[in-house]
Amino acid sequence: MKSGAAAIRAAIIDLDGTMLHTVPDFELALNGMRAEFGLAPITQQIIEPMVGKGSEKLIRDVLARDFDTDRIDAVFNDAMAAYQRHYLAINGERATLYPHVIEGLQALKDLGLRLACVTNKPVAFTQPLLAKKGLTPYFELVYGGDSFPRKKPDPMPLLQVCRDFDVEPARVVAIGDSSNDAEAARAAGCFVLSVPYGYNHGKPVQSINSDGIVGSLLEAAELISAHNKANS
Ligand SMILES: O=C(O)COP(=O)(O)O
Ligand SMILES: [Mg+2]
Repeated sequence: MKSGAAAIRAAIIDLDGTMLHTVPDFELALNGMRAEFGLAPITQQIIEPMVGKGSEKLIRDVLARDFDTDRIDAVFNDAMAAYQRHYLAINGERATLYPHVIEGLQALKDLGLRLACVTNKPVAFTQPLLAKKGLTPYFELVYGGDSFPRKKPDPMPLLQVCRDFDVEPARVVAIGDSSNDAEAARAAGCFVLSVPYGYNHGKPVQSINSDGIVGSLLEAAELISAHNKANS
């Protein structure tokens, strides 16, 4: 991150691919939905690059493997309802925390940062999942893909967090696994750090327009601490 810039006061943290490896949950829910339409199961490998752009795009992409656009339009509402039913039934059962997530969140809090979780996951999936994984107490704010009219890569949810926290975007860092998070952060005027272990739509993490790649949220906290010392 640049020196000569403002100290960081808040962090906006992504969920899928950043804090939790959720593809195993997506596998159960999506294949539950597919079975209702007589479609064969698809693998985690196929699903992984599809995650991160919200439920509507995910359902369309998953159905597009077998159906043309007209058929997708015709079944979309039923498919979405089936997917939501399956997802809520298994939410968090197979998802796992990535290494050093809890330690990283604690370290960010210990630096005095305010924390928000901004995900493209529907908020009705997000709240119980954060609770089940012990993440709820770390976040003052949680916004999902359906919290606002526009989701990441639009800056709208990030700008709302800045307003809620009354912190300038230049003093906020977004931490995520994908170009989606980085584009939203750039458009909002926030810093952006990227983790390399998540789901960047099948592209290498190095292709993300980021201020730095960090191996974990704990490493992100160490980098932010150094940045704040250099810019205090
Ligand atoms: O698209 C989703 O469902 C979630 O994606 P995100 O948590 O990486 O924003
Ligand atoms: Mg993500």
